[in-house]
Amino acid sequence: MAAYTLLRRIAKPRIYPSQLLHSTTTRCYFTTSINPKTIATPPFRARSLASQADSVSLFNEMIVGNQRKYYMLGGKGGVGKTSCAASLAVKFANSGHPTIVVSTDPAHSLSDSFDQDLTGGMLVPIQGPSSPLFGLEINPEKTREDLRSASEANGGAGVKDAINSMGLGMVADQLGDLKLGELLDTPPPGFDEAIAISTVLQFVESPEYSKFTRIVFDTAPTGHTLRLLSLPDFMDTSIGKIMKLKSKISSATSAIKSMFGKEQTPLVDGGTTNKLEQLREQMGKVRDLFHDSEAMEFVIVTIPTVMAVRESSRLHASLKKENVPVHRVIVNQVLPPSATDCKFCSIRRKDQMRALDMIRKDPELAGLVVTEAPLFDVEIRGIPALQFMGEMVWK
Ligand SMILES: Nc1ncnc2c1ncn2[C@@H]1O[C@H](COP(=O)(O)OP(=O)(O)OP(=O)(O)O)[C@@H](O)[C@H]1O
Repeated sequence: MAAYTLLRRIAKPRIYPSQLLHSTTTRCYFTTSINPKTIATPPFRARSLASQADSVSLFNEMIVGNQRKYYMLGGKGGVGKTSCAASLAVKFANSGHPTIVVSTDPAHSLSDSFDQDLTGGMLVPIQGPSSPLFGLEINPEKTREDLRSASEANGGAGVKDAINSMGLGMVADQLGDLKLGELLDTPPPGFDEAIAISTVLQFVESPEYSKFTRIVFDTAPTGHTLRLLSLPDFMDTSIGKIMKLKSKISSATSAIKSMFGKEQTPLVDGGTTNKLEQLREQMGKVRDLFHDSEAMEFVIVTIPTVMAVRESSRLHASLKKENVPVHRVIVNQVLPPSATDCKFCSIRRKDQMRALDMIRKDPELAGLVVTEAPLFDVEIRGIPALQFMGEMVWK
């Protein structure tokens, strides 16, 4: 049975080629794109545009070893990050690696991709692959809420007013500088994602999760990732400031105590500082992971359009600057050569070929292994479809 027919049966598509691509010349038999014969020939085979390709791992090398490895997939919005991340997770699990796939994109679509409810902030078992596969859509807002409750418990603005009325305006001003509430109300870009990643790093450290050897992250679109990279330093600085002020405030608290001869509510209590210290530590761990070429790889996902290629180039430049290990770029949704007289298809494909050429010549991207993944004529949803996609993308 032709591969596409099989995929059609298992994926129960709700869209058909004629709906997917409108062709003025009609006869757009696009399903041939996933015919096994076509798959075996370029552009569907993973191929390198780079001379260093030989030294860079392809899928077989991604599954070598039982030490834990993290894969982060990122790129422009809508290019197929979730589909690629989910298909990689399925392929890891089918290759014998107990795997966790996590979405840190606030606009989660992992549940839709697996066609299973993965919401709720808990690990959910995903049925189908031969080794355990768990999915998780993280809710970073909850962690932020916990921090906020801890900071509100120490008196917040009420304490500041009280201090001010005692003539200790300077300390009150410094309290304003803490910007803790602001940090939590309007978190810096990347904050939520960093919390999500650090939450995962934390829980997978416990022995019950030691069996999971591959952790795949479906990250938020490029902009968030870039800001996330500079976030740990920002957090270090702002939390560092908070710590310094805390010691000043402690002495002010003692002064008040001696003036009134009674115990005062600490302005920044132990619970908050502990949480902040933990947060700083967690951010440090996220930063360390991003730099650890043994333990992690960032995979750029893009599509063959000028805009997406330019954004991917900027993304790689930033990742390189931060020493984040990147070896490959997945160019998703590549149109196959048209076997018909579909004008739309041939014009579009020509356009895509120009974008692929841009990748070859782009100084940032030229050194990466480039894998082309075809544009399928069905939506990639559910395990069988992800398995199918995985066979095309991860080679
Ligand atoms: N190669 C492909 N062929 C056909 N459809 C695809 C392909 N890759 C992804 N899609 C479809 O494109 C849509 C967007 O894909 P996906 O959610 O994986 O992108 P994303 O980059 O994660 O999006 P976002 O930035 O919104 O999180 C989905 O409907 C998905 O099924």
